[in-house]
Amino acid sequence: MTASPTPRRSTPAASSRSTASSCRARARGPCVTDGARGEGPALELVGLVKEFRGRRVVHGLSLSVPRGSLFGMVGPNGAGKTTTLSMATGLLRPDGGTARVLGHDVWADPAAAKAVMGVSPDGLRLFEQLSGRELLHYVADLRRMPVEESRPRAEELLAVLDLAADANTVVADYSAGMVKKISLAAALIHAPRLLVLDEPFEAVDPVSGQTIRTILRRYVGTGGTVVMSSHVMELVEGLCDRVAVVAGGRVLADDTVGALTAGGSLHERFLELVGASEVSGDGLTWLGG
Ligand SMILES: Nc1ncnc2c1ncn2[C@@H]1O[C@H](COP(=O)(O)OP(=O)(O)OP(=O)(O)O)[C@@H](O)[C@H]1O
Repeated sequence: MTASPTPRRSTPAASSRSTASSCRARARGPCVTDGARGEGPALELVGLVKEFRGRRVVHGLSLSVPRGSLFGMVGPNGAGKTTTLSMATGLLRPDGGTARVLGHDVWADPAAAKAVMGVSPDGLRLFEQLSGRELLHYVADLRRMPVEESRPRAEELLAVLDLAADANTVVADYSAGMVKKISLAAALIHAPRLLVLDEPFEAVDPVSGQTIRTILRRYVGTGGTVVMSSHVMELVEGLCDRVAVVAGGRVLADDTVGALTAGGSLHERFLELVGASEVSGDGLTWLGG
């Protein structure tokens, strides 16, 4: 989200100010503004299509993410997860279909949609000559958050995500896991109502991973919605309440974790749906066997 256009004054800033006192009164950590109110899904994708150089990689993909859910998206390499999440969050223009965030059309009304979501995309370059602390201040200023609100939130996020000691280090010198964490902090600082995270646990150490799980559960518990992609089936099974399996740019399954895994694990169900490829007995003999 760091590179997205500055939202209108009347959206994020106004909502931040109007809810500031209730946010301060709430438990430490990000507060979710107005998250539980309203009707309809938090994220609704209808018939999304994407082609790269004439090759279709997303084929009329539709998904509906209920408000207040922790929604996992899993799929093999090249399934179209990042492409779909990029179209869903205004980072990549679809060739067909629509994406709506809490009722706002992402492409027809991007400012309204972006005001209520936080995004940690995979591979998007951050402003890496800024320090971690400066990056959070910059993102908050872009969103026109009041300084007296954003600065303490930045410090709290840096502390909770174990980045305080590196707060003055430029992001270019961060490790891969630290980049993931500062990107998550930048997505959270304005207390969005929908969080879209592309592989948020990739390269993150186990202690920080546990912290992120706690943050996400608490965020959902206060009315927020999370959509996250991951390759770690055990993580998705333990953390998410709904999951979509995507392959070849299509949704193969979309259900509660309980219904999808009934009688087995998500790992097994995933292999059944996607089809496990095996190295035949004759393969790679040059590798020693
Ligand atoms: N900018 C691009 N130009 C051309 N092809 C692209 C581009 N971005 C993605 N693709 C192709 O689109 C398909 C879907 O890619 P995508 O990155 O969405 O998959 P993914 O499910 O996120 O994969 P992974 O799990 O490996 O991250 C792949 O075949 C990929 O090669």
